Amino acid sequence: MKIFTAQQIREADAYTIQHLPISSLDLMERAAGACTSWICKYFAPETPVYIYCGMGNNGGDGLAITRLLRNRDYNAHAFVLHHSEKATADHVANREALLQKYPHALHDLPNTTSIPALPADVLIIDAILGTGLSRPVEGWLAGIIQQLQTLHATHTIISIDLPSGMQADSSSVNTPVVKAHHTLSFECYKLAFLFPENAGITGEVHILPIGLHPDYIQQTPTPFQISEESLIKSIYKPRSPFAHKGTYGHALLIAGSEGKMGAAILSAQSCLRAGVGLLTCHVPKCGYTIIQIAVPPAMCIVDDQYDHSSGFQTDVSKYKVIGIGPGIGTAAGTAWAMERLFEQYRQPMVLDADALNILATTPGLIDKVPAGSLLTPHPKEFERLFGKTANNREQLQVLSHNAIEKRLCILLKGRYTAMAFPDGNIFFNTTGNPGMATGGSGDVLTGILTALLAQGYSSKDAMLMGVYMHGMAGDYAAETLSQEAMTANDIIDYLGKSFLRLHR
Ligand SMILES: NC(=O)C1=CN([C@@H]2O[C@H](COP(=O)(O)OP(=O)(O)OC[C@H]3O[C@@H](n4cnc5c(N)ncnc54)[C@H](O)[C@@H]3O)[C@@H](O)[C@H]2O)[C@@H](O)CC1
Ligand SMILES: [K+]
Repeated sequence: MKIFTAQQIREADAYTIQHLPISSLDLMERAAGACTSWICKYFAPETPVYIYCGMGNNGGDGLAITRLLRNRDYNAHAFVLHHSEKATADHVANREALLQKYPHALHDLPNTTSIPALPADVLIIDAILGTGLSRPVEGWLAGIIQQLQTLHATHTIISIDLPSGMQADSSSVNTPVVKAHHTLSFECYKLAFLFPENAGITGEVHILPIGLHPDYIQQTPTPFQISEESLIKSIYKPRSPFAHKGTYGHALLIAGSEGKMGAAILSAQSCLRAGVGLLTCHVPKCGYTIIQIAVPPAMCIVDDQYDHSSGFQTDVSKYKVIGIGPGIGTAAGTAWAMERLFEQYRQPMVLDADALNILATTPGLIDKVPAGSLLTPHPKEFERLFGKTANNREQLQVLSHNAIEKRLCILLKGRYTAMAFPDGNIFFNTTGNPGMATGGSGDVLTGILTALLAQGYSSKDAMLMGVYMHGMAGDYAAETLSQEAMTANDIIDYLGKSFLRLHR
């Protein structure tokens, strides 16, 4: 699913109006109808509904929703906030339609500094500002938004299209934005919904289709996309009946150190579960027996130190892919060994955890990472690698810039893990849940990505598919065991069920 900017959404509306064709008023009626149906599904007609409307088309939606709710016998009231001199044509048309049918449902709040006190059981609908926001909200309207923020604690708030005051494509940090429990957004995700800094602002996001013209959606390029199951199914390659273990690649996993052999085990087990043909683990000598017992299908070679500081003494050229990082530590010798590794091995590899920390602290080392490699930092590792950023929009720019410039596939872990590619595209993953915020979860991802590269998936496809499958396995684990009780081992256990889903 593509993510469009506010400007592109306006173009999509205009294209739909011209080519469907449909009048803009009818398109607004559709949008309001979709919101009304959603509200009626979850709230009983006895619920008093107060709808705060702005002067633009977002307010127009609010006025139309008021009328449509009244048609269904809801006790709905529209309160119009006069923040602009002039209302849009569709706002005016919906105002007149409401006045004509339900004159007592319309209330004007001109130049108000606060909204009147509300009964306790009121459902609040925020239809003040949508994609037409052109600057941060100030003055008395900012005061109203702050008042609505306070009401979040006592009342359910639903924002129409996006929480009022939120910029659709850029950061809204330190600006007044309504805090919603639900956001009913038209047709597609807005980029800002995917920023971690907005997590507490949108509440649950529900995308309501309003029939924007498919030609515009198909033809219009955008770097931002949501990675969906249909995309992953198109990437997935079923196994050939003539396959043998050599078909699916021999991977080398460089992982573990004294006290951190669990990371190596988790990566190795997930690599095997994700379909690698053959797996060799390179571990320090203290880990030899541990790996041989815990992961019988894997072969094992050892470093004669307790970390990896004597180097990776093996002919690395024979491996289809190398995954490096989980639990390796950051000893100076390990950094030295990594540098030698990049000289000897020029195929895409997977770098995670301590491998990323070594990249962050060794000047120039990141420029030696083979093109097409997969880097999987969490926000702290990302900051160590690429520096602090002022907000999530800037962070996304830094992410994409580095992916393009260094020809790497770099992700940034989060609720919607962002994945940036050398071609300039950025995808957001939607699978996964907070139960995956548990030790070892990242090691499991490293194993999956390594396995997918070994099987011949391109770097981009391996990242899209691996992150999606990792999240899906986590979702299955949480469904059965709860987010609290699930562990990284459970993510591995549910990989099988996740692959079966791709077969359908
Ligand atoms: N045909 C369409 O274009 C459709 C539009 N829809 C709705 O229309 C919305 C976009 O409508 P508009 O483009 O009219 O924009 P908005 O309704 O979001 O806001 C525009 C109004 O707000 C004012 N404004 C902007 N920034 C402000 C600020 N910081 N402080 C105070 N006032 C400010 C503008 O001067 C203008 O009066 C969407 O979010 C969606 O809700 C839907 O009805 C679907 C169809
Ligand atoms: K809104």
